[in-house]
Amino acid sequence: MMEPIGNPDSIPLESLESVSPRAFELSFQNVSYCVKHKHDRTHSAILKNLSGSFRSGRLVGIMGPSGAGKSTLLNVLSGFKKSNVTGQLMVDGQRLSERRSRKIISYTQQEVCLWPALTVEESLRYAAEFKLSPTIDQHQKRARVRELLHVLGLTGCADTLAGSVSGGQAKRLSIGLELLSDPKVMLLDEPTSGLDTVAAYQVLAHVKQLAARGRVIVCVIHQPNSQQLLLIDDLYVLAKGRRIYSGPTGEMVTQFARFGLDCPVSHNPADYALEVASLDQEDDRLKRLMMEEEKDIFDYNPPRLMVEKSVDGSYQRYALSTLQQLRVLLRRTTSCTMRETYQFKARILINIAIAIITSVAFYNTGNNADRILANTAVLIINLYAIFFTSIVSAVLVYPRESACFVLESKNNWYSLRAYYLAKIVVELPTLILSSSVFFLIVYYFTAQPFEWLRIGTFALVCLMFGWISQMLGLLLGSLLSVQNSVFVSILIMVPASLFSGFFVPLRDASVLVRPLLYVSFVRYAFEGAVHAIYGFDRPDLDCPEVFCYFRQLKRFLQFVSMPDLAYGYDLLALAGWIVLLMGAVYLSLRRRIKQD
Ligand SMILES: Nc1ncnc2c1ncn2[C@@H]1O[C@H](COP(=O)(O)OP(=O)(O)OP(=O)(O)O)[C@@H](O)[C@H]1O
Repeated sequence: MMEPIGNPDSIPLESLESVSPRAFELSFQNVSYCVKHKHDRTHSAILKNLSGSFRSGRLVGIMGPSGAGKSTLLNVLSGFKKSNVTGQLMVDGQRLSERRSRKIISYTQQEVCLWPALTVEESLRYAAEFKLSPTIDQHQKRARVRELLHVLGLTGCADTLAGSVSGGQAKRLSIGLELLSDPKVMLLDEPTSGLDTVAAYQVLAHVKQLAARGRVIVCVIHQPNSQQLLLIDDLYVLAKGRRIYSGPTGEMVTQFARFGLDCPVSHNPADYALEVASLDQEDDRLKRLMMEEEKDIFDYNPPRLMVEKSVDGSYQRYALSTLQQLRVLLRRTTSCTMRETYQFKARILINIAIAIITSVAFYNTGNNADRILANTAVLIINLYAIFFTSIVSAVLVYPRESACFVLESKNNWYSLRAYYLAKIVVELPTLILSSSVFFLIVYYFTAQPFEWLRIGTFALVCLMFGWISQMLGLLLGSLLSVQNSVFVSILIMVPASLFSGFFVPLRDASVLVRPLLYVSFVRYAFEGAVHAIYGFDRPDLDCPEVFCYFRQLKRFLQFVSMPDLAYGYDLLALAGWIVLLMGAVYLSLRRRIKQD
């Protein structure tokens, strides 16, 4: 059941205010956006030469039938969509730079992106930490969070996990997260969807108050009822990517009537606007209406009211320094990891289960010269277990997490650098713990030599290999959907395993396969593991039979084409892969922030 929403009239808005009440105007001119269809290489125009201006202090509603281009327009104005976009975005007639537009414009998308392991209140608190100046003390930050909880009607579910709240509550929470930073321009994509009419009215009323205090607030709104419509100062109506009305709400019906589109007295003007926007594009009245709107667009001359600086004030993008961002990110990620223990526990349990099965199958093979090939298989199984548990947990979780990161980063919560550092710091202990559990069990029960040098060198190879797998998982998770990442990880691992040097040793490899062996990170990990166990002048193995060819380990190392002194090179190659993949993850996240 929807809980009662706080009365916006009673909200002490002053404390949420910091913007200058000086008026400004956000305008856009000749904005077009087209998409390229990959299958037939044709283009479709989604937004067609749109212009308009939104004044501070007014609540603007963007309306239009489904598919008219409302969300696309917000994506373009927010800078979330950049490619194939033409046109200009201006504040007070001055072009906005990308950096400045990010600073002053916040965008709340239709899909909410929340951290499911944090409670509603914690989500707002972390947002306050990221977005409010560090000079504001904790007491004030908490007071703001409480105000917002009240404003958005979330007090009753303040302690509920964000992953468990209703759709409407999640929507309100995501608006609250952006409201905290007090942006000068707020673009809200369907802020009332998922709310009942009373709650929708109250949210709009609140948003209107925020606008009245000197902001531009633009909401995509589907079908406002007549009461909600009274709250909207200006309407911008779209039909198939073209503007059919832009101006005060109260004048829309008169404008339509001038073109023979008379709104019946009993009709809600918003419903009628949708009817008009849904008319056949060949309808003569609609054509004339559009021509009239577009005539205005071409005559449009943005007024030069004030310089841009009066709106922007400061160009600092983030409220916190990188170090401060890192600290908050670490706290948040640690809280989430400690609560979302299912994935971690599953990873540890799977490692233990595979370790026990492997130990039973290869019990005591470690010092037996007759079973040296079986023992070598233990080493490769060890690597596969680390690979699959690391990569699968990354690809399952990361697409969702990276989507939240992209949204928060685009809305200036923190920098990629801080996020990336925090991610690495948090991932490492998980990796060390889960990999160690596996290799210690297997190492002990398969009777590998109990020498610190060998344990250390073997552990180092396992960890470096685990880190490569983890980075590969993050890379796939940041580029692809969960489904595709799983398929692609299998596609990578099968050939990488084939060319590990175990199934096809270097000496038997054909000219075609040889280059693959040189680049396969599995081969370097396998080779490093073999050296850790059998290298470093290990004495001869036990031989339970009359004769064991591989009793002398030099013979075995020659047989598997592994020169004795190669451990250092193996580490170097693994380190190279780590650097490469870490760079690739960083670039892929950067690309995602920059792309649409
Ligand atoms: N990347 C894209 N590739 C192909 N078509 C696209 C792309 N982005 C948007 N479109 C198309 O552009 C049109 C406008 O989409 P948009 O999401 O802006 O509509 P909308 O008015 O917000 O609709 P709704 O109210 O249903 O959310 C739709 O027909 C959509 O299919």
